[in-house]
Amino acid sequence: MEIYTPFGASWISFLATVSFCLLILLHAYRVVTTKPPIPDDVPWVGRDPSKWFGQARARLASFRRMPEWLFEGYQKYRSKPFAISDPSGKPVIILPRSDIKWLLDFPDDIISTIELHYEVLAGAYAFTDSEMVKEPFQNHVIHRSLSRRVNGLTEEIWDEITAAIDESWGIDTEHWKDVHVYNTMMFTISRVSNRVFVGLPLCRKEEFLRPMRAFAQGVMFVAGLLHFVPSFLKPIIGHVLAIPNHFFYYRGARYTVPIIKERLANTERKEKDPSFRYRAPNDYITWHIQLARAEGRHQELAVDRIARRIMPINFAAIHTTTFVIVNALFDILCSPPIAVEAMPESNATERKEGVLCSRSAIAKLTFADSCIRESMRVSNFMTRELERKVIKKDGVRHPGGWVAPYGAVLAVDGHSIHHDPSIQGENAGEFDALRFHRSTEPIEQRDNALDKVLKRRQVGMVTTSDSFLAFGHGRHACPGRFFVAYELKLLLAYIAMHYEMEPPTERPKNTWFGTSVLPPMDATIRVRRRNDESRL
Ligand code: HEM
Repeated sequence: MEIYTPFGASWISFLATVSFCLLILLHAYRVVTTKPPIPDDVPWVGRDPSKWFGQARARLASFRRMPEWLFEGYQKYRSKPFAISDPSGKPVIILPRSDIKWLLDFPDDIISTIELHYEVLAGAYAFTDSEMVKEPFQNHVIHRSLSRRVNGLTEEIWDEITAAIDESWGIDTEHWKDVHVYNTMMFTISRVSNRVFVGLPLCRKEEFLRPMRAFAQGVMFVAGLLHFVPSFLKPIIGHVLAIPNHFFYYRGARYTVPIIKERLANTERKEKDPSFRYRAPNDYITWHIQLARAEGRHQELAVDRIARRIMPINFAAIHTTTFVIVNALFDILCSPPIAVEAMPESNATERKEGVLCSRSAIAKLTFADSCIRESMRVSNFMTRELERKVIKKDGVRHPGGWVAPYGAVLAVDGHSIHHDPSIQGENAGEFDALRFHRSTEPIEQRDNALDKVLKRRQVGMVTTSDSFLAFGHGRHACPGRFFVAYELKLLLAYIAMHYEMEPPTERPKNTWFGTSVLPPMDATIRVRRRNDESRL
């Protein structure tokens, strides 16, 4: 007998559809009724608990109202924590600057960055292998090796900048050319980063770089969409959404796997036969192999494992650095001429020292250092910093007496701290290219070399503090920043030495999107290669 169902299909599909609808309803009910992990003593900004569906409404509003909420919370609560809704659906407790030490003093098994990344970046799916985020050996390699090895890499960095900028901005000294700043910087940064991760010639191969860039976007796509998927569907939808990321990995692995195999074989042969003439290149692959061997982490020596680890490193490096240099270029070019004049300081250094890639020559790029740090302060693309998740089962007690429960997300409002005149000084909301450089001046007049070095270090681009949080702060502060400092200072120097630039009439606007502030992605500038006579 034919049984009628509303869908004209069998009982099985009817039951499956009804169960699915019930699960969705159950999920919606849980979303509306579950109490967020925010203690009652912590006040909310941007959420009216008296309204129906207050949490869901605040979540939606958080896409566009984040800047005003951060401003309101910072003004109103200054030295007290407050809670704020988030586009991800998980509210965040924003701690005041005075709580930074308290937050950073907790060990990782009580308040964790890894667990936070695992949740926020959909670590179970987006990176193709959950181990990439759960057990981030690649971060350990970068922490241990990059800052120590970067000095030996300056010539490579300079060489790659030269090749990438000459190719993307051109070498025509006659005609002006419109260049797309975001695209050409993305091109340059992905090449320079991969010069340090995988070396030549792979770092110049677009067929390899394209999947590296696409993977980073893919991670953000999967993580962003999964925030809107009910938990019971995540294991299915998460894996489906991550399919392109697997594809990007395999596209990249076609090139990295043979290099890794050869590197492993040579390393082994050298160990067995010291007379074998082999010097491993100075890049991420070598550092990874050496550290895994030194620490007896045999599973990290699997070829596939090493190839996979190169993906999250690219994720951490490419877009972040591109955003920073795009902002820095527009901030410099669209501010009073002093900023632009500051850039060619590199010429004097270069003339004196021949090439600009010694450690001492880079240390002299103090104007460039100040310009980039100032741009990272005022135009930072991240608004929340030091995001951590409470993973102690019974939570952590705040000095204010309340308890942040298991699962609560804690963070600091870096945006407001970076724009606060009582912390940053006059015109805190404006780009002042030499703000940090000037702050070393009184000591320079006294001409005490040691004081000068110490003072410069305090305001140097890689120095984090509770008032400069663009690279985070504490033991999880970005370990890539030492490389970034070399890379971006040399890039600015190269551009200033070799190109005339016509600034846009006004600074193209950055765009708030949820908790991020994106740099201008469509803006162009006009450039012309200097001929030798016109070089400053
Ligand atoms: C201008 C570019 C960059 C910016 C603004 C930036 C910013 C950050 C920030 C804010 C954090 C979190 C710090 C914290 O929670 O306290 C971080 C972590 C990290 N960054 Fe960067 N980053 C940049 C470039 C890089 C590069 C080039 C690399 C690799 C070569 C890198 C590797 C990492 C790693 C491995 C971590 C995790 C550290 C840990 O959890 O211990 N970053 N970065």
